[in-house]
Amino acid sequence: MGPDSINLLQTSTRVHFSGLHLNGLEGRDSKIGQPTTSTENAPRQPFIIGVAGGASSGKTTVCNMIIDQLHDQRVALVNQESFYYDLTDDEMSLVHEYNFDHPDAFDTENLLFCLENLKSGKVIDIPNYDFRAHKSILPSRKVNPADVIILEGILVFHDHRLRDLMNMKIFVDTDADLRLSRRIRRDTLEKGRDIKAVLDQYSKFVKPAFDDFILPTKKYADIIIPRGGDNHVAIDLIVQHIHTKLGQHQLCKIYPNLNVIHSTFQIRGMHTIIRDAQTSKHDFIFYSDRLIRLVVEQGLGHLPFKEKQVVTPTGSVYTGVDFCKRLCGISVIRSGESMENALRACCKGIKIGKILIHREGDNANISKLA
Ligand SMILES: Nc1ncnc2c1ncn2[C@@H]1O[C@H](COP(=O)(O)OP(=O)(O)O)[C@@H](O)[C@H]1O
Ligand SMILES: Nc1ccn([C@@H]2O[C@H](COP(=O)(O)O)[C@@H](O)[C@H]2O)c(=O)n1
Repeated sequence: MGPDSINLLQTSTRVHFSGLHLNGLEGRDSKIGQPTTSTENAPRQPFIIGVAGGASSGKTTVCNMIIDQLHDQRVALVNQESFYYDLTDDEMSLVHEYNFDHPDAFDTENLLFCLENLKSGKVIDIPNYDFRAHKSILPSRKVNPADVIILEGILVFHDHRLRDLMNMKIFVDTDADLRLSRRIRRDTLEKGRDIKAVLDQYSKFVKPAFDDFILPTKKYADIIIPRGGDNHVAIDLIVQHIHTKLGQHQLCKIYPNLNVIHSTFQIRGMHTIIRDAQTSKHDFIFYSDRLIRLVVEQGLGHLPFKEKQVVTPTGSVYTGVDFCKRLCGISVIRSGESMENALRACCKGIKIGKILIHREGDNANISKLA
């Protein structure tokens, strides 16, 4: 762990305070929200999160909790286990001798190829790995580009090329006895394996590989989560951090006084409708008006106000604010006057002036007529 770590958790082996470490994260995700050429149409770089940890440490559980809390973001989950090499017939006949916990068991080149494509906004096909057959089966899984990509697996920090793609690295740190008991339960109940085979595999391959390959990658983590999915504080903080990074809109980097309205499913839904070539004129106007109303409400929220006390019907004093007086709106003629209705609806009795901006002749002189 670097000297610039922010320690927020307590475990037995390190000096932490409450549940997670942020290892110099702040300055590193510079790829996110960075202006490229310009603005709206420039594809936003996805925020890539790596989640590593021992088998059955709770990686998938943590990922699902993060995804649940990132409800208004597009998230793609990629499992390293989808990239296991298929076993040959010879390997299949000696499956109990096969080390599924060694870095060479994974097709890392294909994983890198897929991740890079996903990062650059392409739809990818991910193999569909069958743990019973020990090979991929058809059909493969299509994964669409997303704002957040989560790569989860026991050895996702092993290859530096994968690590270099990640904006945030999380290590799920769960006691070995808990990992083993969960594994026994999962492999016997869900994968139909017998307990002796599970224990043999554990002592022969799983435990040594954890010590030799997985645990040594813990040092690359920005965040170490003890107790996995039970650690709600850590997950809340991670989600907050991702929201902050994603909220840094491209345009805000260029215009620091620009306020971008926080996106919700409602807002994205309305944008989808007004962008759809099939949308009727009536619906276009209806949903544009709703969006404009949000912009007007948001804009009004930035106007000055002063404190005001009122007496409520029950006789108590409520300290609130008074909207600023003497507001007027200026409507730019020929822009469709599209914001006038929303402004009138939000500000009772507001006076609205008109301004016409027009060009005289070909010499591009602009006159304003009010
Ligand atoms: N905090 C938890 N409490 C109880 N069971 C859990 C917890 N986290 C995970 N599990 C269970 O342990 C097993 C392995 O968890 P999972 O999240 O799939 O781990 P991994 O992805 O690291 O293998 C699953 O059956 C899961 O339901
Ligand atoms: N055919 C296979 C492939 C992998 N394993 C085991 O899965 C573990 C990794 O998956 P997690 O979801 O637990 O991270 C790993 O320990 C492999 O031993 C397997 O048993 N069979």
